[in-house]
Amino acid sequence: MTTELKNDRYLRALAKEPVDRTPIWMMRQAGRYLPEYREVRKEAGDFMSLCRNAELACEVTLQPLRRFPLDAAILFSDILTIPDAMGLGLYFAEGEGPKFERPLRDRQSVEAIGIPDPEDDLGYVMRAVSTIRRELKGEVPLIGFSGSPWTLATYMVEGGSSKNFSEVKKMMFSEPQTMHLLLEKLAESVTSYLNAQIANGAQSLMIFDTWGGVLSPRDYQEFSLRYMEQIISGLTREADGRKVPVTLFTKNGGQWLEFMAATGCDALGVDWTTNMGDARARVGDKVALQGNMDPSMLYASPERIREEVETILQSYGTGTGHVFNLGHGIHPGVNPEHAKAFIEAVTELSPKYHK
Ligand SMILES: Cc1c2[nH]c(c1CCC(=O)O)Cc1[nH]c(c(CCC(=O)O)c1C)Cc1[nH]c(c(CCC(=O)O)c1C)Cc1[nH]c(c(C)c1CCC(=O)O)C2
Repeated sequence: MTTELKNDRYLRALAKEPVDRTPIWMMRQAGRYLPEYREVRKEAGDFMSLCRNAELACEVTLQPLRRFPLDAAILFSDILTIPDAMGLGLYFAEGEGPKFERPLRDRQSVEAIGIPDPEDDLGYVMRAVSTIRRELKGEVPLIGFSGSPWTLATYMVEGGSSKNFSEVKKMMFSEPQTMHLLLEKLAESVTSYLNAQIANGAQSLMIFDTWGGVLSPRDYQEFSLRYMEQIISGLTREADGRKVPVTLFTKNGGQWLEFMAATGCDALGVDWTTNMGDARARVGDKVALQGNMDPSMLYASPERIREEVETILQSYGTGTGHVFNLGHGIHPGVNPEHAKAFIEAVTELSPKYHK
């Protein structure tokens, strides 16, 4: 396995080491906005078949890197692989997003689920990780990922995506011990899953807490943050003689950055509802920051996108510790030329902030 990286700007920025320009990657950079992705997806059939095929998962991971000068690759998979391996029966209904055949609604069903073995039950993810790492040939680092226990629990109890989270909150408030049992099992599963991704070649990790921001401040600490902290303390933090940085992203978590920074993570993902400069002032030298352009800005003209990139660079200010990204995943309807304009704006405008 190649351990020497040709481009380590992303890892350097996360370690707060000097860089020549701000590194960039995009959440959901492999996906439906790319015609070449839609082509492979059609060939694979459904989305999970694509995830289960290491060669095709590798192919779609590399697609955005062939088009754009990105500084990191992210494993092509999904956060819902763990609940699927727990036996909930994941499927994707066309145009409706993820669904589970057997959602968890009571103590009994939570007690019945086990901890998946990452090399066996989730072996297809590990094969994708090692295939991608090999095929990257040391060009850029590979990011592995998982959902946070709370975010996974929302899908598992709701049975899919949700608008008001009434089922999962019903369990949280009426049977808190059942919810904690579920979160405990998920934290254990996520820890071994992420450690297996590192063992198979992931060089950096991201934890997606997409739905932590729907909780009250107190419940966020008790039901989401605490379990992410537990995961971080159980992770292998070095591979190939290099630190494996962990980025924590709670969407709509701007008000909790100080608490998030105290979990032992290396970086925080920030969405566009928080000002980058304010975020930096609040976390100080504790962690690096990733973000934070509104993904919908990619519907604007390339000129307007460029202007927004400059605003965000200026807001973060000079020096290292910033990884440019969108504040959430790129939308399927975005014109790839606009994504290109966005990435080029970051590569062209950022060097002056690193002199
Ligand atoms: C909440 C969540 C999920 N999955 C994920 C999250 C956390 C990040 C976030 O908040 O967006 C994480 C995820 N999902 C996917 C990746 C791949 C890596 C990347 O390029 O970033 C990553 C990192 C591929 C995907 N995961 C999914 C797709 C679309 C599948 C398709 O091709 O039809 C992709 C490319 C499916 C998925 N998976 C999930 C949903 C809600 C959906 C449907 C949304 C949609 O249809 O756009 C759950």
